[in-house]
Amino acid sequence: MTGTDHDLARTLATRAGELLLTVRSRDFADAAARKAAGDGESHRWLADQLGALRPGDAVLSEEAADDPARLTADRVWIVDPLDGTREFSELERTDWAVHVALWERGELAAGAVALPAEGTTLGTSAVEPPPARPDGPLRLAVSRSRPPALVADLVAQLAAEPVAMGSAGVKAMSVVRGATDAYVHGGGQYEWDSAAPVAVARAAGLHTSRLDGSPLRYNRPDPYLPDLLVCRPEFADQLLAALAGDARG
Ligand SMILES: Nc1ncnc2c1ncn2[C@@H]1O[C@H](COP(=O)(O)O)[C@@H](OP(=O)(O)O)[C@H]1O
Ligand SMILES: [Mg+2]
Repeated sequence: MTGTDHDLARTLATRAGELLLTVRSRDFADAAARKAAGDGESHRWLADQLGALRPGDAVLSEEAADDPARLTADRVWIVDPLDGTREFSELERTDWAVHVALWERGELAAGAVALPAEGTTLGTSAVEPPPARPDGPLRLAVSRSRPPALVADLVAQLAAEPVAMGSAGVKAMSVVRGATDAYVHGGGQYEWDSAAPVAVARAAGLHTSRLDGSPLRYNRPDPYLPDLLVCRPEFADQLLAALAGDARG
């Protein structure tokens, strides 16, 4: 596995996703055991691959202790080995993902989001802007298990349509693929939940920011990154204005 960082992100996310499909099909005592196996086995495979293929780079993963070496590294892979862990454990669901991103000297440089249950990976190596949207209300991708109150306010304010689904990567990719117009999240998240989705969304020409419009920053000492907006660029001003009104109210 050689090639560009874009290619590597895509290949690693895709192959970790294939591994997760085999893990998921095994018998487990309960959902918690299936989730733990998915998180752990995908993480170990990704960490081994990155260690072998990019030995000089640091790694920030949801499933490993934070290594402070990343704070002085030029290149850091930010990975969520299994995003949408809850949905992974519900065997009929397809809304879970693998996130692999590369941060390089201050910015996201490459990324890929695998959607293994759909057999698809979207990556910065080749991603199209979303197709033309149909007429109708603004469609907002929102967490199915932890919908933030601010999204309910936005739905009321903008007469928008909430579309519930699991996984930050799946929600961001729904905007990239044109199934929704925006992904709005608040109330808690970490860098690995959004790094790869944001890299891919940017490559597709979408708006990405914090809910107050400020830039999303990665490889910070504290990886807590609690909110984000990913949307079609033509809706960014309207959504940010509505969100600012919501914060005042
Ligand atoms: N309030 C919160 N605090 C911390 N993490 C959150 C969160 N809301 C969502 N997340 C994380 O964001 C990802 C997508 O969540 P959701 O499907 O609810 O939108 C999940 O990642 P994991 O599945 O990797 O744990 C979840 O843990
Ligand atoms: Mg996650």
